[in-house]
Amino acid sequence: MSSFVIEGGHKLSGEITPQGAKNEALEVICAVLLTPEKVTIHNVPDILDVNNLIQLLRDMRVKVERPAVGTYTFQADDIDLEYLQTEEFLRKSASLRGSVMVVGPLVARFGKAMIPKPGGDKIGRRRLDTHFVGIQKLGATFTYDPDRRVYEVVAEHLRGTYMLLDEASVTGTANILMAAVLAEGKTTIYNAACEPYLQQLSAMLNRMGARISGVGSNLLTIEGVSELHGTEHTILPDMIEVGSFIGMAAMTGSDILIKNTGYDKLGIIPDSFRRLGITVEQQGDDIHIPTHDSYEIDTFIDGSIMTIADAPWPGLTPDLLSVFLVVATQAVGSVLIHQKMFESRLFFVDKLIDMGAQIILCDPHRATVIGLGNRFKLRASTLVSPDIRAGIALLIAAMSAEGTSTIHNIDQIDRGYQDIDKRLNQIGARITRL
Ligand SMILES: CC(=O)N[C@H]1[C@@H](OP(=O)(O)OP(=O)(O)OC[C@H]2O[C@@H](n3ccc(=O)[nH]c3=O)[C@H](O)[C@@H]2O)O[C@H](CO)[C@@H](O)[C@@H]1O
Ligand SMILES: C=C(OP(=O)(O)O)C(=O)O
Repeated sequence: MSSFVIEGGHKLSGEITPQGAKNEALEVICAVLLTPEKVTIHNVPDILDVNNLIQLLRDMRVKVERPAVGTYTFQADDIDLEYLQTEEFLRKSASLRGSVMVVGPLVARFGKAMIPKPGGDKIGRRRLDTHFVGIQKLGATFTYDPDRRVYEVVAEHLRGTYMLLDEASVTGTANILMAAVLAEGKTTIYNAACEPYLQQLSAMLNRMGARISGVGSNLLTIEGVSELHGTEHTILPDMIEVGSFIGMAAMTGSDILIKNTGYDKLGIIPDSFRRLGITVEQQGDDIHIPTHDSYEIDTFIDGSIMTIADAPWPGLTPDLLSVFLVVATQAVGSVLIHQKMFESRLFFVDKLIDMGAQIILCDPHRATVIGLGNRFKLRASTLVSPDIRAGIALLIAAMSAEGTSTIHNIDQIDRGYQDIDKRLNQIGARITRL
């Protein structure tokens, strides 16, 4: 298992460009299974989760080519459906969360799919009910094999219907949507997730010949079609990387320019950082973070303590709360970080407390951070990355700390951040990969 050794206290300067979005890549790559024609996808990030999904598709006999860096073509004209029955398929698809989204396309096009318990971060219960119920409503049946711990999904024929999702699940909406585009008749999905990556997936499916309306809202209407065609698609910049760079710049007192951020799709992320007192300057599609000698957390209008909480889009993404939390430790003032969606994502605060941060973990979902201002530097430490976003938060903490820190289990960071050590070293960080 690799590690990072980080010499803290170095300022960053210059320009950095975010990679293509991990979570969009996982959706749109699954969508290539919906057509026998060639689909070209640009701005594909070179990260562990995405590469594992592409390999899984290759193993299913999808023809995959990489004509240029970041560009892939996929052609699913000769899928090996027998492969889905193998232990290898089950093991590989269980290793990442995104692979669950092959189910909708496979069931829609071939009438069968398998679902092992999916991987992804161990950040609390991650149920799949929304996926199951939605795809069942379209006419599929699910049979559980307790020995292999896998669900077999079968559908002779999918039929459009109305459904009200029990929660606005991101991958659940993507999965149901990809099944509904080839179902007969009209499907209406209410309480659909509507974040930018789902908007991108819907736009791509519509270019392939699907008929989805209501894109960007929580009410999607899909008129089923009998086949889909090839297309070309470009993945958005990764908003979680953009947010991580904003926080990193503020906490290390650096002046950086984040290029091509997809600003219009960042929702309330920039304003949420502004609430921590960080100057976030929009320059066209770029974001400039000037040097901060200090930053002071705002209060609510009535003077009460600021809360940064996640919510389904257009609320604040839960994937950035670990970054907000770490950045608040060096702010002036206090903030309540409320992670509503996941119940095990805040435990990494123990490590920040060891580094000298003042944090009260109120319960698994809430932590109060008492910002000490940057006059009190965090101390270097030896850390283990528990999940992808705590991992980047710990990296930011180590970059701002006095002394040399080590972070173990950095596979958890590599899962979502492309060449993060090299890219940060180019703008002044001192990170060594062991
Ligand atoms: C591969 C991928 O795209 N992963 C993302 C996706 O995961 P994923 O699609 O697995 O997450 P879901 O949207 O299904 O739900 C995430 C968690 O939030 C809870 N929940 C969800 C909706 C809701 O209205 N109320 C609620 O409490 C769920 O019970 C679950 O515990 O979306 C999550 C939520 O943005 C992100 O953290 C993940 O990075
Ligand atoms: C939780 C995340 O990923 P996954 O859903 O793949 O575990 C994430 O991207 O923050």
